[in-house]
Amino acid sequence: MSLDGKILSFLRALVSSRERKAATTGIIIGILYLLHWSQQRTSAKISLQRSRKANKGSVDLDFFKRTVELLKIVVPSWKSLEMLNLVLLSGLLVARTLLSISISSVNGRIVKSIVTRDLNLFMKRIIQLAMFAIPASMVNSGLDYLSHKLAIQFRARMAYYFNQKYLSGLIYYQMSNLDNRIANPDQRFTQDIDKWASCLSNLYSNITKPCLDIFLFSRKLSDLVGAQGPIIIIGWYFLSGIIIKFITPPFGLLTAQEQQNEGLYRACQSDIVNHAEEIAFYRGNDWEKRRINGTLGTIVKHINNILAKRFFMGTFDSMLVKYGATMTAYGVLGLPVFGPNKEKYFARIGNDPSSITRDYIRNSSLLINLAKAIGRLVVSYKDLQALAGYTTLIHEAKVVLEDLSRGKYQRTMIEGSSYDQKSRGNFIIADYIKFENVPVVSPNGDLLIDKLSFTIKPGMHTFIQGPNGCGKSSLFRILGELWPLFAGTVYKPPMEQLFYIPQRPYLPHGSLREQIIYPHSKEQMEKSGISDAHLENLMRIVRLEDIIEKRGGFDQIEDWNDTLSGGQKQKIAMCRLLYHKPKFAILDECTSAVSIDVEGSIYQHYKDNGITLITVSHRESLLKYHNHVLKFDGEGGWNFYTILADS
Ligand SMILES: Nc1ncnc2c1ncn2[C@@H]1O[C@H](COP(=O)(O)OP(=O)(O)OP(=O)(O)O)[C@@H](O)[C@H]1O
Repeated sequence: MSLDGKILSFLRALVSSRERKAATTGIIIGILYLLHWSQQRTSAKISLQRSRKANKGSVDLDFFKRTVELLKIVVPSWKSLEMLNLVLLSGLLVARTLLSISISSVNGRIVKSIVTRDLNLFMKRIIQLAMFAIPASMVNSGLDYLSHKLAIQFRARMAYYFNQKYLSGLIYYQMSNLDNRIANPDQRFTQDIDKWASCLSNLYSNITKPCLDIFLFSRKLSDLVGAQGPIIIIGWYFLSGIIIKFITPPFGLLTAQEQQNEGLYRACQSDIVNHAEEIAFYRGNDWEKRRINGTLGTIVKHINNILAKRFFMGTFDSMLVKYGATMTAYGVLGLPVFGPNKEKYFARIGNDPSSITRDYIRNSSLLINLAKAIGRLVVSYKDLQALAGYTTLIHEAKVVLEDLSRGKYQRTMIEGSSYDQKSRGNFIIADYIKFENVPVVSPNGDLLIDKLSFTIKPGMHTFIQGPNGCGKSSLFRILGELWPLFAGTVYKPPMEQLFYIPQRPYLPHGSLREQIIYPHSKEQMEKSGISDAHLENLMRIVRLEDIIEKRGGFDQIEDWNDTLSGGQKQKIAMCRLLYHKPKFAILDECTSAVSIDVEGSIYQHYKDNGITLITVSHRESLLKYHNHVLKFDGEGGWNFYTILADS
């Protein structure tokens, strides 16, 4: 007995009696229930992990609303290039289906010419097939090209949109420092957008093409075998679709989780690159290994979990979509010969076996295409879930950016805090700095200093002292409008007259000149009449002129963070201050790595150039360059008083 025969007799045995039928049904229901249960267990675990984000990544009404919202960004108008490409893609999809129908007919005719042993006709049909093959190949290639082209266009539109929002005002700061909804914004704006764009453009072809194919192939097939042909095959897939929907695990959710795990793993790797020296001095490699292996372990565990689910799903997919559908398709192919209208059919073809063969080949070719189309549509549900996962991530980033641009942020506040994230204080532009009853409160509502009041007019060089963590830098975060002003009034000059130098200066990748003039461009520098000779002069003042020649001049591009010493980096930042020459300079422990004599001469130079200094330092040697002191006691108390300056 052949394998098919054995399978058939086994299946027959399964349903040969009432008891066996009941047992078989019970086993099937049991398997389905087990799968459904395992799916629910994972959903529960994940929703626990992603607290409060229960519906993340599911294909529901919210997903469609979010997609429409995001589509408006990537296809901004009917006249946009993206719309044109979508139309072109749709045109090619129609062309490809029509070509497939024609090729099916030619296939049938080729087989007929073989069965009738007609060489001339055979050659003619082969040439006919070649004529279709040329445009069909071009259309296939065109579809692939346009689908990738759309993906990059979507990605570019979305990335420009986010970059624009992220880098406007202080949103880039607030997103990581005030709001705690998104842990890795960098991943959202790079990898997640890229994946979302490819998913979206692929899905357009993966859904529209099968829909179109189903419509056109069904029409053609019902002309040839009667309406019941396409109805049977579509019915089979519809049933399979319902079963697959019932047992499919939440792949969207799992994808979103996978992306988050990947982000954490990448952050561990980049921490090692960025802080290699600090880690090396601490010999922190074992600690880093534990951390990095821990995150890698989470990724591996999660992917293994996904793979197991895919295995079960793959088995069901194959059973229903592949083998089950093949059996159903044979039933449809037998319809003309064994079906209710067989007499009519035989009368039409004149009982000619070669015509039966021709029709069989043509119909099976059409049916294979129809089955493939429906199969793709059913399977594309998984792609839809993946898209739902990315859509959730991108949409969440959009919502956070919009909230932040309206001054709203979400953060877990400390228990009992009387501050509710709303800024109620006022900023007033003046030519001096004045704090009037300003509370210094951290973004999570921790009150560091209650009602701070002082005035710094030009020439009032102020030295700020206090224990660690008392709120000295926080004061500047409020002055720089990075942190919310919960109450009181702050008078301050416009931002271009205030300049801040932190302990660890930021040195972007670029030329040596760019390190000094940051955030100005070379054009801005030249426009304000400043030359390289002037910059050289400034470098001389901070005693850093030797690196100009040693490093190959101002145009030399390097990763300055890696190649300069701690003190040299601080000197670059001090030189930057001299270039910008603001009215007020905030120097936050910015000379801790600079030798005392150089530090003193630079301070004197600043003062001689009319810059009012506001210094935070634990170095008493700097006190003599100031005439006022703002002292914090570390318990919320403060004192602002005058001292006698040396110069
Ligand atoms: N982004 C933030 N979110 C919440 N709390 C913060 C944030 N940044 C700082 N803090 C907290 O605010 C407090 C004051 O920090 P701040 O940086 O102002 O201290 P500081 O006085 O400058 O200390 P140091 O002398 O060590 O530099 C600290 O308890 C710190 O933990």
